[in-house]
Amino acid sequence: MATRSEEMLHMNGDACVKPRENGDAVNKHNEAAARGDVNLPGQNGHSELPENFTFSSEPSLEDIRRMQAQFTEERDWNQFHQPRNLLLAMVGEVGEVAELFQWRGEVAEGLPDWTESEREHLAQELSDVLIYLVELAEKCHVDLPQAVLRKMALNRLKYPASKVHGSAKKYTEYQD
Ligand SMILES: Nc1ccn([C@H]2C[C@H](O)[C@@H](COP(=O)(O)OP(=O)(O)OP(=O)(O)O)O2)c(=O)n1
Repeated sequence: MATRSEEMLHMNGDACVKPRENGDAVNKHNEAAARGDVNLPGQNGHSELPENFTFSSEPSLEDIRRMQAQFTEERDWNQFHQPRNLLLAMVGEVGEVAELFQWRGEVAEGLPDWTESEREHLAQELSDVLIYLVELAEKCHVDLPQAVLRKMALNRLKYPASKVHGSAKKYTEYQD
């Protein structure tokens, strides 16, 4: 049985070429989702209380890498997507995320005071950052999921819970 991300990976350009099963329903859903007419379960986490929030398990970072590689290839955009350009594009998108938060003061977890349209805008800008980050890592031959595991192990060594519990100090500020 095809997983959701496998179905997404069968999307070619702007239309789903051949969903593996339940074709009409999947096609209708894809078309409605593209128009923004459907509210996907758990979209933007709004249907969940903040303390219950989790991500969907798919797509994986490798799924995202493959989808973006296909998107870029279909448009002959690899000629523009060198590491430096991808970095600048990613930083630009980070700026767009920052713009959504600027002048609002502190914002509570789950963004309870934001409208649905503001949440969707944030979801889109965060996705732009992730898409460029994944492609930047690909073009630099960094295996991002494995690199994250290594970095988190290092973080645990640098910041032992027993030592830093409840403190936000940088590791260089500790004496021993
Ligand atoms: N040369 C490009 C242009 C776009 N994209 C993809 C990756 C991003 O997910 C998204 C970025 O598109 P835009 O540059 O149009 O930026 P926004 O979607 O943020 O639009 P806007 O700047 O109007 O908010 O499209 C890409 O891969 N390569």
